Amino acid sequence: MAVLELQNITKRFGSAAAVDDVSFEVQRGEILALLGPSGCGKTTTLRMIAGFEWPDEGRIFIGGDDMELRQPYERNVGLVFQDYALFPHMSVAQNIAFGMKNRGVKRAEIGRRVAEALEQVQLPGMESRRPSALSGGQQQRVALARALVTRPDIMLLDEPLSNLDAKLRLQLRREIRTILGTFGCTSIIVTHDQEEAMGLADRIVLMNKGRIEQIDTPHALYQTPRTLFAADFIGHANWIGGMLSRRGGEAGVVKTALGEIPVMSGDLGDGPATLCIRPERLSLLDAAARPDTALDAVVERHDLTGADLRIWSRLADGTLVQSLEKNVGRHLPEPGTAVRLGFRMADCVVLPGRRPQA
Ligand SMILES: Nc1ncnc2c1ncn2[C@@H]1O[C@H](COP(=O)(O)OP(=O)(O)OP(=O)(O)O)[C@@H](O)[C@H]1O
Repeated sequence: MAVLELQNITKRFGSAAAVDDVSFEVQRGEILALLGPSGCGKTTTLRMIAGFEWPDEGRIFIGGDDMELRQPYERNVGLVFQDYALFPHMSVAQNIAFGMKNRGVKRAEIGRRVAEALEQVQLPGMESRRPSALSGGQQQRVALARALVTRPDIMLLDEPLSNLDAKLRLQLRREIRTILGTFGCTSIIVTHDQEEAMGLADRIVLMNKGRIEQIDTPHALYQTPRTLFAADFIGHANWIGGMLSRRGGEAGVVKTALGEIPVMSGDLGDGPATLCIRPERLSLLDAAARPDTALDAVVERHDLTGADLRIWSRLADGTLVQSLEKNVGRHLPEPGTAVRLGFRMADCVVLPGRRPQA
């Protein structure tokens, strides 16, 4: 059974819908990320689950119970915010114990759970420190422990890593995943950072302008985006616009300024379409290569990122495309060299509509 279910939730501020007909479920033990650009409605969605905002339409169920008349303190949720929100005058142990005291947990049990949580968030021996004597990463682990020890039905984390520097973010991201996994806690994490969502979540709810664009595993969202927005928001992509004509079954062809490109059209109908090809799926051809499709291009520049080489080339219609090659000492064509870039039909996604020129 789903631990959390949102059914057709809409929330308006004035006449504008911040969240527009949003529905999803979260299964027990699952980590779900709410991902999307600033202002897309992630935090409003989280606040409605916590009970700090009330939906104008739709229903929220936690553990099968309708939350319509439940105040925040009557919902068994754990909260972690980006600014930690620890009590500065309390020790680490007192901070962690706080929620349990309010819920009437017995004293001996509180002591046991605090010690256990400190082990699990890797802060043993720090129980009597004040938050001001901890690093940002340590403070966030205390905040996690404080929420987890109350054994919530669901943990809600709002941009939990955004106050930390890049290296610490990566380290704590892994730790949070391990800690949430250890507790087996059903969790929702709000983030605008796609790498964070991909690294932390079992599934991602991708939002745009208050609506859900796609709900999928990180892998599926990257490999098979279903909209131009999803393909654009997650990772890098090359785009070729044209008109799709179906040829029976899944086979189709997109007529472009570069010629006809054979594609797998899925269930798309005839009309404007855009091909999305990830840079690692577009490769500089050597003589033996037999791709489904090859495009003429002229190399413009290379960017070395260490293990990878990003090669920027211009297609005959003026489109700039990027391809990614492993930096394995292979001789690469100099800028100005005419090349062929190949890809397989199965590696390119056909999306409905045309992408506005960037
Ligand atoms: N209390 C409020 N009153 C009026 N408008 C609001 C209020 N809270 C949010 N909004 C608006 O609702 C929309 C969604 O906001 P929300 O904070 O949910 O987005 P978000 O995806 O979490 O963005 P961010 O990543 O910037 O926090 C925005 O247009 C925002 O300005």
